[in-house]
Amino acid sequence: MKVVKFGGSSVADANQLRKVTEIIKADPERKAIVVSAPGKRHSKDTKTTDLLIALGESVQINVKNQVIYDQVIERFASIIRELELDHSILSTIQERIDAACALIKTDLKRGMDSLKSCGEDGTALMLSAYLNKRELESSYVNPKDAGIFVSDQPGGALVLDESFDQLYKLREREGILVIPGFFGYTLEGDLVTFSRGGSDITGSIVAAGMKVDLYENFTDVDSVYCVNPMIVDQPKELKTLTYREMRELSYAGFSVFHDEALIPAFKEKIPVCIKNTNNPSGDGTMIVAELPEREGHVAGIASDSGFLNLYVSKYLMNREVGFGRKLLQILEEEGISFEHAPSGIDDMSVIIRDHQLPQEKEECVKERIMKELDVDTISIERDMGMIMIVGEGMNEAIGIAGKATTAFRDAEVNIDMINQGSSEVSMMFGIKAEDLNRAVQSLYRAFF
Ligand SMILES: Nc1ncnc2c1ncn2[C@@H]1O[C@H](COP(=O)(O)OP(=O)(O)O)[C@@H](O)[C@H]1O
Ligand SMILES: N[C@@H](CC(=O)OP(=O)(O)O)C(=O)O
Repeated sequence: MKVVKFGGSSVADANQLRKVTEIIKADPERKAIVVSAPGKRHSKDTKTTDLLIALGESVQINVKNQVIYDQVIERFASIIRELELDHSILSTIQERIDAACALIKTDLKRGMDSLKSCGEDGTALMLSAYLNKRELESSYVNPKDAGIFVSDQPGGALVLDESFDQLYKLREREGILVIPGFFGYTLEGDLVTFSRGGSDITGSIVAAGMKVDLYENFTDVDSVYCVNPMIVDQPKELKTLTYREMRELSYAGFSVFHDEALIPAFKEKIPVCIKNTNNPSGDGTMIVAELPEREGHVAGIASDSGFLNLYVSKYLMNREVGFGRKLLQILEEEGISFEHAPSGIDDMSVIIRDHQLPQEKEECVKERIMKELDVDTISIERDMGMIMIVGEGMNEAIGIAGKATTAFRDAEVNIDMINQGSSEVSMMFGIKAEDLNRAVQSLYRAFF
């Protein structure tokens, strides 16, 4: 038995949904289908989820944007028209969108999450209807009915353990089950979404709960590549990766699979296969528990921008018990989460995602650190990028750091910070965001 997730690009229009149907038809083991909201049809297009968010933001300030509203409705209407589905599906989708817009006025967070969920919900309604039309017995299964229970963290829900036993029962249901991705319900019955890209998480939760043999994740690339294909042209394909490697790479910038989606599948040891909806006969990439035989020690190189470095120095910091804790506690009290915190004898850096510490909060945080920790210097450097070199085999390999620093030198990129992950599965480099692509290209040449 398999759980299959189709991403936004795979359900972007009627033609893509036809391909999805052929893929489902080709393998009777494909029992539960998790779908995203219609994604980009071409590079300049806008994802339905982004349209819904923009619509919600306009409702918030009491000027509902009719143009965006019409665009959202037309995304669904065009698919319904082309697939010759019953018009009542469009009415259902529209009613849900209207109800979510109304909820925004009384409860902003719940309303926004409800509105965001309309994209995946609409796709699931349309796909299950189309499968039935093509004589593949199927039903739409709402996440509440499936048993996807989550924490009450709007826009960032986490799955609750209660879900898994419920989900196991889905095995007994007749026909193909079409489940909208990206959201679940609190135990009190409120709809809450996962973080962006969260349909991958739904797929993994359903796969773990149903204890299936394989979780297939269909997207728009033939495989996971060792670097982002937008940065290096036709990079090397990865046939196999471990859960740990994929989690590190996803976290550090491989947007092809959500980093939180690895955990449920990993706990149940369910292999994940990333495949291409536009080329379903390709092998794709397998994500498994055991380290595969591979040439070289590095599996992949991920990169991401949007970081800042909060740097503090204080003479004899090494003698001051609790300095690090106090610094991180100030950040905690200000609601700021951090990514890494490398330290030296008399100084410490805290790497933070830009949006966690907006400009307007900067002075207040600096002042607190100055006053409460009596530091000698404090500075915040924005526009930083991070590069993560990942590979399970790296812990026993000699010379990886040397090879990497040579690649940075060859690209004439200055390294601001180096951090060898404690797991020894990864090595991280902090550089200026503007140098990211040049550095990744040079590292690719050095390692692959
Ligand atoms: N290392 C990588 N390997 C493959 N794709 C990657 C990688 N890094 C980033 N990507 C990007 O991820 C995209 C697929 O993810 P996403 O857009 O979320 O797909 P979906 O619409 O299926 O959810 C690819 O088109 C590719 O540009
Ligand atoms: N539609 C949601 C969830 C998702 O997983 O989408 P996609 O499969 O297109 O990455 C988003 O855009 O965040």
